[in-house]
Amino acid sequence: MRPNLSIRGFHIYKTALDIGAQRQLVDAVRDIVKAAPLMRPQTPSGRQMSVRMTSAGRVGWTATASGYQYATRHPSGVAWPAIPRKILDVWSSVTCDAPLPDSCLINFYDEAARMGLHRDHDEADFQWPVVSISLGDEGLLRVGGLERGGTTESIWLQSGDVVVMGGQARLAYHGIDRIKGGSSRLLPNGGRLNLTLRVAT
Ligand SMILES: O=C(O)CCC(=O)C(=O)O
Ligand SMILES: [Fe+2]
Repeated sequence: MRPNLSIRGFHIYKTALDIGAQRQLVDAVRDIVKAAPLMRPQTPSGRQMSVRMTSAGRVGWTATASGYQYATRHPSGVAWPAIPRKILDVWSSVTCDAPLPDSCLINFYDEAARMGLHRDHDEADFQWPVVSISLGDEGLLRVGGLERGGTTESIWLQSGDVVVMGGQARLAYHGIDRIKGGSSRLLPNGGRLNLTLRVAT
C-alpha cells in the first residue's frame, strides 16, 4: 500500500480499510475492552484525560501519578489481551522491515473528548513508526513539527484512515482538537476509536 496524502511527514492512507474491515476491527476492540475495560487515566499533573483508554499487547501505555509508562498489566491487575491478528495485519500492510508491535493503545473519544498536542516518546526505539487507525466519527488531527509552539496544520481523519508517523515525523507534535459527532454510523452509540500500534520496548 502507498499513502495517498502526506502532511509534514505524516503519511495518510485514506480509507485504507473498507467497511467490512472496519467492522472486524470494532469487533476485535470489543473483545479487548471486555477483558481490559476502558478507563480515563489521570495525568501526572492530576488532571483526568477526556479520552478513555485501554491496551492490547505485551505492554500497555499508562498514565499514573508517577508518570507515563508502559506496564505489563491493566490497572485491574489483568494482563493486556493479545493484539488481534486483524490489527497486526494493518501494521504489516503499511510498514516494511519493522518488527511486530508489542503495544496497541485503544483511545475512545466521545464528542467532547480531545487530546492535547504531544509527542509519542515513551518508546525504547524511535526508528519504528507509530501506526494509527481511525474508526467511527471523524477526528480533527493537528500536526506540527519537532518543537512545541511551531506552526501546525490540521486534517480530518475519517473511519478507515490509517496514519503512519515515522522517520522525521516520528517525534513530531500532534493532537486531536475536535470530534465531529454523528459523522459515522460505524459505532452504534457514536464516538471515535483510535488504535495506535507501537514497538514500545
Ligand atoms: O487519536 C488519534 O488519532 C491520535 C492518538 C495519539 O496521538 C496517541 O494515542 O498518542
Ligand atoms: Fe500520539
